[in-house]
Amino acid sequence: MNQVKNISNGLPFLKMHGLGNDFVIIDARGAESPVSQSMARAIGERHFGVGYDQLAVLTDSDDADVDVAFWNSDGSMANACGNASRCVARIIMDETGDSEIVLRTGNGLLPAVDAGNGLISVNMGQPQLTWDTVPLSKDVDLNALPIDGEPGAAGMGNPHCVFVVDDAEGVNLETRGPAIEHHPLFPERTNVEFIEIIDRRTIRMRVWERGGMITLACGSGACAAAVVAHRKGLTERNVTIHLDGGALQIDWRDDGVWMTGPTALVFQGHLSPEFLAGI
Ligand SMILES: N[C@@H](CCC[C@H](N)C(=O)O)C(=O)O
Repeated sequence: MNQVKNISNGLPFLKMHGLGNDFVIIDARGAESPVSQSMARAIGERHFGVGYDQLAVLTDSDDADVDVAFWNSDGSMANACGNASRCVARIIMDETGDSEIVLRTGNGLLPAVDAGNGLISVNMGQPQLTWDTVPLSKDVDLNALPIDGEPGAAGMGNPHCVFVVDDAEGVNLETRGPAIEHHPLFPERTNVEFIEIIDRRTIRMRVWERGGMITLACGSGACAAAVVAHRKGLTERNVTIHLDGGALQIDWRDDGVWMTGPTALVFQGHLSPEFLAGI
């Protein structure tokens, strides 16, 4: 019997990461997603649960290799998660032997390819570049929002607010991140990126993610940063972005924003019946 159909016996999961952006992945194909908001929060608890930046739940798809739903550890959901998309793509590629697959996410169909040398590329789609699609609460210039520091905004299926700063290391993410995440200009809250332009093909970035956390990397955030930096005239369309957990290649092509980077499988585990019964 598929163990996800009967979780009173426990629930298997994978722990993976992409550049230290860490994930619990539950494979619910062949069953309904067993994950509720309270379960997402409990699994995400780093002391009393497993701990993750995002939870990805795989279910059967009508038109792709797999459907994926993403949860943040505060129990909110996100339509996009770039680093977890690479991890899920790797699972499907390892399983099928295919080097090109398609994921269905809340941001639509995302093609992914094996880029060799342990790297996976995912086409994260075209950015949302109108105020109502990011979304913002009013019509303002997306390249210079009316917020101190004049950040730019872009949607990658999820909202991003990108500040260009002189010194990314010097930014106090813990105070600036939540203040912008909850700024009234962002009706669905926002992810917050601070980028330092090293040269026209290189960016240093640190991130505060919607959901209330500093993470070592954010794939959709790196895509949004590349889009905003290019639209401000600071960089080319193809850049290397250095995050706290490592580097991503971002290439804004005619068919969408491609993100290339590594994935890592850390361990396989089993949520115990006792843990699940306590949720
Ligand atoms: N780590 C992610 C982004 C996850 C979702 C984000 N916190 C949100 O709520 O939009 C990535 O790699 O893209």
